[in-house]
Amino acid sequence: MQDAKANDGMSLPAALEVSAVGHCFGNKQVLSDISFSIAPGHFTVLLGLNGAGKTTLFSLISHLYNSRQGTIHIFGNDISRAPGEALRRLGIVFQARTLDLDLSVYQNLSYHASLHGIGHAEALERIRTLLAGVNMIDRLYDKARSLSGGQMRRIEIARALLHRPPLLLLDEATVGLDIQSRAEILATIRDLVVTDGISVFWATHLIDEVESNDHVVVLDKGRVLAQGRVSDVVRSVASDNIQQAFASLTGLVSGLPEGACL
Ligand SMILES: Nc1ncnc2c1ncn2[C@@H]1O[C@H](COP(=O)(O)OP(=O)(O)OP(=O)(O)O)[C@@H](O)[C@H]1O
Repeated sequence: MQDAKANDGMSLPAALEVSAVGHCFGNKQVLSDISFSIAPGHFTVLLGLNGAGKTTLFSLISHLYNSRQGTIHIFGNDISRAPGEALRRLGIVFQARTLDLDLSVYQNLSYHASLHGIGHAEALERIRTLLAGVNMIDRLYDKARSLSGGQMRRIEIARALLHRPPLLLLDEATVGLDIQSRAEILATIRDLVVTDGISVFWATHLIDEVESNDHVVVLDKGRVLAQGRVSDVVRSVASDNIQQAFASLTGLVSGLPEGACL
C-alpha cells in the first residue's frame, strides 16, 4: 500500500483510480487518455453506448488485458505492479455468462472460494449468506443450466462478492433480463452500497438506470467526456437531466483519430 494515492490529498485512496489509460487492438485505438477516479462507498455509473469501450476498460481494470498506456490503482494498489493486492479488492460480473453450466451452484461458488484461498467451512457459510442475500439459497445444489438468465446473474453477483471485495464492477449486468429482474438486480446492488459500504462501478448503456444521487463517468468513442455527480454533469452542459446531458455531450464528439496506434 506504499504506492497509495490519496483521493483527497490526505487519507483514503480512491476505490479506483484510472490515469491516462489507452488501449489498442492492433492499430485500432479504442480507448484514449482515460482518467477518472471512483470515491469509496459510492454507486458510480459508467455510461456509454454500445462500442464506447466499457468492456475493454473493464478488461484492463481486471487485468485480463495488460495496461500498456497509463496506470490503474485499486484502493491504492497498482494493477500492473501489485496485481495480487489489487485483484483481491476487486469483484467483477462480466457481461457474458461465466458460470459452468454442468456444475451446481454450490460447485461454481466453492471453486471460486478455493481460488481465493477460502477454507471449506468458511466458504460454505459465506455461500449460504450470499445466496440468501440474492434470494437463491433454495437453488444451492441445482445445476447452473437449470437457472433462468436473471437467476444466473444473481449467482454471478454472489460469486463476485465471495472474497469480500470492497470494489464491485458489473458490465451491463441487466442485459437480456426482463423489467422485473432488471429492477431487482439493480436494487440488490444499490443496497450493497448502503448496507455494506461497497464501491460499485456499474457499466450500462441504459440511461434510465442512472439516479440523481449517483456519480457518473460518461464514456463515448473511447474517451471520457464527463465525470462527477450526476447533478454536476447535468449542470456543466446546461441541461435539465442526464438524458439531455448525455445527448448533448455525445453529439459534440467525433471518433478517435486514425493511425494513433501505429
Ligand atoms: N478483441 C477485439 N479486437 C478488435 N476490436 C475490438 C475487440 N474487442 C472490442 N473491440 C472494439 O473496441 C471498441 C470498444 O468495444 P467494447 O466491447 O469495449 O465496447 P462496449 O462499450 O463494451 O460495447 P457493448 O456495450 O456493445 O459491449 C469497439 O469498436 C469494438 O469493436
